[in-house]
Amino acid sequence: MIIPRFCFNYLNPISLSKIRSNPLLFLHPLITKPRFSSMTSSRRATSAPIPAVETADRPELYRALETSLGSKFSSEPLVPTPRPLVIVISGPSGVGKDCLIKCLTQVRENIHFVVTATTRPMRAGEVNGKDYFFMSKQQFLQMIENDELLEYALVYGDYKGIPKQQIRDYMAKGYDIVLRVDIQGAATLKKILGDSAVFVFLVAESESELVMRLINRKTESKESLLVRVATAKEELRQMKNFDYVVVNAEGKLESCVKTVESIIEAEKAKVLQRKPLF
Ligand SMILES: Nc1ncnc2c1ncn2[C@@H]1O[C@H](COP(=O)(O)OP(=O)(O)OP(=O)(O)O)[C@@H](O)[C@H]1O
Repeated sequence: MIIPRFCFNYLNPISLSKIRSNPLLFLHPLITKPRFSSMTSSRRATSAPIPAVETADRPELYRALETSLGSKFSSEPLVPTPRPLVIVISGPSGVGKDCLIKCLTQVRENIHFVVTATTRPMRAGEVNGKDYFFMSKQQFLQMIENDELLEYALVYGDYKGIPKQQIRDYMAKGYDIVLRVDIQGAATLKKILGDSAVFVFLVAESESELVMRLINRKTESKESLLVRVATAKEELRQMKNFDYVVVNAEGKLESCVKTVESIIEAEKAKVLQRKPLF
């Protein structure tokens, strides 16, 4: 039997060996009583009687408990507000990163998708400043020069980069931050952000489903399709460097969004929170 350390002072006159052979002796008043009377002397303000639980009204019982313990019960939150999170969403081209983030920002409050700066041409239906900041190569190079980008890369012939200021501004307001990057970008961000961010790898349920998604999107030339599909095969090997992997199965975007939301909730419930870099 393991005997709590705090009880050792009160074991006389019943010896430790006797308790070991008969654990019920642990309940003996000579052991338990001094323990509680010691607590009484240091903490109790008065020895006010606690009314019977069955008959007392709740406020009366509450106050009696406070009086007995000699202090008021605090209404302060027991857990501080969780820190804003940085969530990095990555995965092969065409897996559904944009769709996931769009839904996530619709269903969650206080979450900001950092709009990436890019030199690629705008696709049909895209909105400047919402989907991306579309800009010329010259403008982009100026941002690099001014050290305004957290990370940038040349992707399929076009520049893409993450503006730092947006992250600072929204984190200061208490918003969680979502970053969307390709696999190479995620590797770079891992080096910069380390464990301060949560890295989520998005996959389709199969390689063939991923290819079909890209074909159906009808945004790529046959050359671009070939490059993206070939790259995706390589990229899947990088999954091991991420914190979480989430499957975005055909027609199941909603469930994929829920999984990412659960990840966010779990991260916020961690006893040891990630230390923000910003
Ligand atoms: N769960 C899903 N089921 C079926 N189709 C989907 C699903 N999720 C996304 N899609 C479709 O797959 C295509 C690719 O999605 P999306 O553009 O979001 O991918 P992406 O990962 O952001 O691609 P890229 O990296 O090339 O920008 C889109 O046509 C989208 O409508």
